[in-house]
Parts: sequence; structure tokens; C-alpha cells
Amino acid sequence: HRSWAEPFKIKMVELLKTTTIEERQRAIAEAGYNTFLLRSEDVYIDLLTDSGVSAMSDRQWAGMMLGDESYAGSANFYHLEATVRECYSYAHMVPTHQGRAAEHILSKLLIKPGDYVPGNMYFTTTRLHQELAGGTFVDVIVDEAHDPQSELPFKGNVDIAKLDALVERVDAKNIPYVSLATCVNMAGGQPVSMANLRELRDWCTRHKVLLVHDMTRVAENAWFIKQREVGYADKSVAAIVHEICALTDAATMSAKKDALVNIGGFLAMNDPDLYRRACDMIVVYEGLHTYGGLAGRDMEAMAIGIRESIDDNHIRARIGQVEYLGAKLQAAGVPIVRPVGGHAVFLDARRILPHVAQELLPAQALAAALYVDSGVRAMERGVVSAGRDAKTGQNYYPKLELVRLTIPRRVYTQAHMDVVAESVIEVTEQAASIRGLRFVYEPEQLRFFLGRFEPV
Ligand SMILES: CC1=C(O)/C(=C\N=C(/Cc2ccc(O)c(F)c2)C(=O)O)C(COP(=O)(O)O)=CN1
Repeated sequence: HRSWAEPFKIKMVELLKTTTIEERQRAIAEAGYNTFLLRSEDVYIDLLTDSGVSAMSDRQWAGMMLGDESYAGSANFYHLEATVRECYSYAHMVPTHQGRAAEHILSKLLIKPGDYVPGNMYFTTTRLHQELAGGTFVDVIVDEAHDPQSELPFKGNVDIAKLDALVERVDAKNIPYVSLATCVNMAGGQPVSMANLRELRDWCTRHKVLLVHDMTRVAENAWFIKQREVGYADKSVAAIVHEICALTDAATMSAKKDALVNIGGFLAMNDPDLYRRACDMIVVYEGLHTYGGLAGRDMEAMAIGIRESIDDNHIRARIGQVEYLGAKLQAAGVPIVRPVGGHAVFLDARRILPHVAQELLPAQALAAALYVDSGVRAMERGVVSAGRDAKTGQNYYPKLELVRLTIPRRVYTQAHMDVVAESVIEVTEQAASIRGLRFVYEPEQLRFFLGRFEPV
């Protein structure tokens, strides 16, 4: 067994500024104890998100110089369209400025007031756009996904029995589609198995319900199928990605994750009539159907990034880095979501801060404490992110009260991971000194982005 390293070498760097603990204490207070409100210059290792923060390759940067900035019919659009067709199987696609724009359009196109949209655990923007279109999200993920210590290899799977119960209750004509995310973000980046996907495909066909794929991290999901599912060890990630997509009818994509670009997304589908309707709506909200809110250069970089993202060596290194950090924390006894996900290591704030009731926002407090300790920026994925029930106004209290250490693609080295692990272990050991938080300002929607807090 020989060691292996990343399949790239570094050609350009951005120098980082270091800060003192006093500067960080001041910065987090000014940011209202919300890591989203910190200046990036005050952040040392930025694990807030994997969205839009990956390093592009020299080929992608070269592609930026090939931007055909024609208003209509850009050559980059046709390159992107052909790439989506070939790599992801979808017959048609419309570019959007990013993922939530695709969710906005799709929700408006397919959901009528009073509809129900079942999905494998909620995602914040996905659920919000379903609700804004008059739909109600229904969680149909397997129960194990809500247990941070369950070692189930495919915790992203849909529990078909939950779908059967829903269709009994509300009838299939009120279910426009099943919303299936691969590598479920809020569950801890947990994959869906191909077997479950095939079952879901049959269910949707039988009940005449569309199967819509949130394919934001589909390449990472493919890697877990290759590693964990019988019959896939010898298949390429590219082939598994194609097989996953081909089982679905349409997709929303935030290209800011797996597809290695800083901005961009798309809505894809097979049905020509849905494509026509999407084009008619895209010109209202995003731009002409051949640019959808993106410059030509962005579409070129995305087409190139898509191909790089489904390369086995790329994905092996990407997932390997997340696993490296997860293993270090696990070995030190830090409570994390198991199995380690594809894009992040999720700290179990409930177990790290048992003395902080969920009403006092433990994950928010832990993320702030981690930043003060080392300048590592993480993201709250607990009760603050879960928000309030749209109908009752009551807080959701999710079983998963997590802090997400999200690893950008091709950005940080193993030494950075060691620094992160050291800080997380230190903060976990000092956890008793961490106090809860309360809202000072609570936005109406997606409150975690701009909410401000103070220690109680
Ligand atoms: C599975 C999925 C996503 O992960 C996703 C985005 N994700 C982000 C950015 C973000 C989004 C929502 C938050 O509550 C959040 F705090 C962070 C992230 O960090 O994970 C989108 C939306 O794609 P857009 O960001 O291109 O519009 C759709 N689907």
C-alpha cells in the first residue's frame, strides 16, 4: 500500500493574514456571533461553506478568456448544454445565476398552492422556494439520517414507506414531484444508494410523480456508491454520475459546489414542454435562456469544471481530505456525525455542549467559540438554520444540532486540516466554558444568514 497525494500542483496562492485572539473576540462580537457576518480578511481557515469557494484549474481560468459575451446564442452556452447532456444525461438545461435560482423557477413551474413536496431531509433554500410556491415540504428520509451516531452507509436514502403513507394521505395528484438530494447536506453530506434510487424511480413512475434531483453534490455521492455499493467498485465516477442522473426526470444544480465554479447553476430536464416553460420563465427572472444570469465566461468555466469534477482522481482526493479531518477528530473522541460526509465534517454540538439547551443555540455558540480560538470559520446547522414552521411560527427543534466544517475543493492542505483538528479538540476540551446565545435580531426568512446574537 503506497501513499497518494492530490492529482494537482499549486500554481497560484492567496496570502492569508493571521489575527490575535483579542482581534477575533472583537470581530465575532461585531459580527453578532454570526460567522456569516465576519469579514473574510479576519478568517484564517474558511470552512463556512464549500459553495463558490473552490479553486479553479488553469484550464478553467483559460476558459474565462474564451467568454463569448453575445447576448443571445453564446458559444459557451452550447458548450455547457452539450456537457450537461453528455455528463448528466439531461436533454435540456437553462443556466441560472446559482442553485436557488433554479429552485425558484422549478418550484414556480411545478408546485400549485396546497401541494406536498416530499424530500430526503430539508434544505433551507429548497424548502423555502417550495413554500413560497404554496407547497408543503414533507421529510421522507430514513429515520437513521436524524441520528448522528448511526453508521448506516447510505443515510441519505428515502424511506419508501413514508412516501406510501403520504400518497395515502394526500393523493398523488397533490404531489408534483419528489425532491431527491444526492449527498444530503443537512444530514451531514450523506449519500443515497443506487438501489434506493431505483426503488424511488419505480415508485415515481407508478404514481406518475416526477423525480427531481438536487444534483449539487452528485459526484461525491457517486464516489460513495463506488466505495460502498456492491457492483460499482469497477465503475468510474463519471459512469455512476450518469447512471444516477438518468434515473431522474429533472434537476436543479448549484454549480458552486461539485462543478468547481465561483458562481453558476442550472435547471435541467428531459421533458421538452417543461423546458419550453422554463425558458419562458427564465427570461423573467434570470436572463435570456442562453445565459440565465451568467456571463459567457462563467458558463465556459462551468463546462470545464463539470468534467474535472467527475474525474476519479479528483474526487478521491477531495473526499480523502474530508475523511482525513474526520478521522483525526474521531480518534480524539470529538463527537461528529458518522459516517463522515462527502463535503464536510459535522460536529455534534448537542454532545459537545450538553450544558447548553437547544433553546440557547448551542451550534451557533460552538461555531463562534471555534472562530475565536483559531480563526477557523464554520457554519451553524442546527436550530437556527432549521428556522420556524411557516404555518405555526414555532421554532423547529431538529435532532441534528451541528456545526459544519465545510472543506472547499482544492484549496487547503493537510497542514490546514491539522490546525483545524487541533483547534476543534481544544475547544471541545474547554466546552464547559462556552455559554449559550440568544437572538438580538431575527430575520423573517433564512434567519441564519443575517441573524445577530448575544451571549446569555
Ligand atoms: C444541496 C443544496 C445546497 O447545498 C445549496 C447551497 N448550499 C450552500 C450555500 C448556502 C445555501 C443555503 C444555506 O442555508 C446556507 F447556509 C448556505 C452551502 O453552503 O451548503 C443549494 C442552493 O444553491 P446556491 O447557494 O447556489 O443558491 C441547493 N442545494
